Amino acid sequence: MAEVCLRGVICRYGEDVTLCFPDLEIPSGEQAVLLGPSGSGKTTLLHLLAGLRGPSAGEVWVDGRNLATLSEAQRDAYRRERVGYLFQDFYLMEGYTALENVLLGLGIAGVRGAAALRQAAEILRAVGLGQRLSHPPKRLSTGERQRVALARAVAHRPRLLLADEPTAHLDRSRAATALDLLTQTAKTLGATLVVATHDPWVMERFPRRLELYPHPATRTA
Ligand SMILES: Nc1ncnc2c1ncn2[C@@H]1O[C@H](COP(=O)(O)OP(=O)(O)OP(=O)(O)O)[C@@H](O)[C@H]1O
Repeated sequence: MAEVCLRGVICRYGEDVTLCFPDLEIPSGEQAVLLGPSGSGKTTLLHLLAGLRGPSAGEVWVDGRNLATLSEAQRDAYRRERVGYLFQDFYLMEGYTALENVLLGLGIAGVRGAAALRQAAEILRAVGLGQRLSHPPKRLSTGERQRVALARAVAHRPRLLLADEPTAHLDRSRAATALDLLTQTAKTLGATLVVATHDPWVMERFPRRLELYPHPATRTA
C-alpha cells in the first residue's frame, strides 16, 4: 500500500471554487513535489494529507488508512503524531526561544519532560542550530527561522513530512541549502516527503512530480 494515495479527490470552497486533484500515489519513504501556480490547490492538498480538512468527494489514504474513516480523536492523534508540517510562514512563537518552540511542538505530540528536552536539543543541533537554542526567532536569520520550524516539524519523528513553499523566503543559494536539509532530514527519519512549490527550479530537484493546474486541475507528471 502506498504511503499516500489520492483517488478522485475534489475540494469545493463555496459555490465558486472547485479543485479537482489528479489521482496520486507516493510510496512510503519517497519524496515528491507538487508544482502549480498560485490558486491551483497546493496548500489545500497538503491540508488534505495532514487531515486538516476533508475532501468534498473522493478518498485520501495515508499509511493504509482512509482519513475520512477516522474519528475526530483518531484524526487529531494522526495529525499530532504522524504528520510534520513545515509552514510557508514558519509560524514560530515570537516570545519563546528556538528550543522552546520545538518543545511546544513536541508537547502537542505528547512528548514532554527530560525526553522532550533531549529530543529538541538533538534535532536543533542536527539542523545546525546547536549554538542558537536560547535565541528567540527575532534574533535569527530567515534561514535559521526556517530551520527552527523544520526542527519543530520533525522533532516527534513523523512518518509524513509536508512542506509548503519551503524556498519562498530564501535566495537561490539558501534555498538549495534548505532543500538539501529538508530532503536529508526526511531521509534520515524514513519519512515520506511532499513539497509544494510554484517554482520549477525546486521541482527539478525531485524525481517524483505532480503538476496542479488552476481549475480543473487534471494533469500528472
Ligand atoms: N478557506 C478557503 N475559503 C475559500 N476559498 C479558499 C479557501 N482556501 C483556499 N481557497 C481557494 O482555493 C483555491 C486554492 O487555494 P490554495 O491555497 O490551496 O492554492 P495554492 O496553490 O496553495 O495557492 P498559493 O500558491 O497562492 O498559496 C484558491 O482559489 C483559493 O482562493
